[in-house]
Amino acid sequence: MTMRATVLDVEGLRMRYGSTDVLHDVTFQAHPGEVLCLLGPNGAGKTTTIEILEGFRARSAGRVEVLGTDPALARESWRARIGVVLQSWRDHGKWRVRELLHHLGRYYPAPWDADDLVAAVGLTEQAHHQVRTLSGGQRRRLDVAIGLVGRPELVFLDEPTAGLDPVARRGFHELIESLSDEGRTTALLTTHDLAEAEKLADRIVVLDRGRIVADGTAPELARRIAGTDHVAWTLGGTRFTEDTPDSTALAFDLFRRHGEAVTDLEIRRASLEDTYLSIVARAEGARS
Ligand SMILES: Nc1ncnc2c1ncn2[C@@H]1O[C@H](COP(=O)(O)OP(=O)(O)OP(=O)(O)O)[C@@H](O)[C@H]1O
Repeated sequence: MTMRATVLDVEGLRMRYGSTDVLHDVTFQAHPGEVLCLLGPNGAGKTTTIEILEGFRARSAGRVEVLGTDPALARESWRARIGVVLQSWRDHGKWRVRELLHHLGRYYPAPWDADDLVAAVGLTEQAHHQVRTLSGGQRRRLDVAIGLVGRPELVFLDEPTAGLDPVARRGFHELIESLSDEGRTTALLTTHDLAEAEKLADRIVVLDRGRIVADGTAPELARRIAGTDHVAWTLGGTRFTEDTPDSTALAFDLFRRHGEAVTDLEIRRASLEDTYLSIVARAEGARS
């Protein structure tokens, strides 16, 4: 068996604000080149987790290693290996887009070329515009560029596509996929867009009120929720529907019994949205 290096190693992480526990015993890992999506309702603890891993927030308890180092004790050389896209970035209003990326890149040993990076996030037309004149979505693209400028081994993206139009969103997905395919960049991202998580994530971790309630690939999570395929067909002029965990067997049986009399067969797999909603509903049910 080969041992894979661990980029993120979190065990028994706890966070308490005053007398309120917001993270309880959070444990997960990420490996090189993996895209890990952190999902969960508002207030679940996603940003808190990310900020602890980024070294911006001190944890209450637990073991955390990011690129082999405890972020609470990390030095500048460690920081240069990670990229950060916050929910809202500090202001660089007077800078021009390309100039800012070129300037920030100089803090890293092997930065992206500023023009290539501007093109990769779709800001070529705005390259010489001042940051304060950008639209919300253009601003978000710049945030992503700032997070990537140092060609980080690990990038944290907190709701990176909030406010992006569909074309920019697709461009972002392609960018993250190409970085992860090269195997050099590991990404931890939060999103409320379940289609995005389904598309991008190698693994999904669902956090609910500070606890991990699911961890796996999208199909693995779907399989854990029974009866998730929705099958519909027409027979003798009547429309039938059935929910089943094994739609292939059901379809086979239908054709075996009725042959070509079966028409308009439709099989809908559980989407990540179906799965996510039932995971969160179960977690809520278990608590009450
Ligand atoms: N500085 C703070 N002091 C006290 N409580 C805080 C602080 N920051 C966050 N919290 C609380 O911790 C909990 C987790 O918040 P967090 O921002 O991590 O959630 P989130 O999952 O990122 O939510 P969202 O999806 O809304 O961004 C919330 O109940 C929040 O009110």
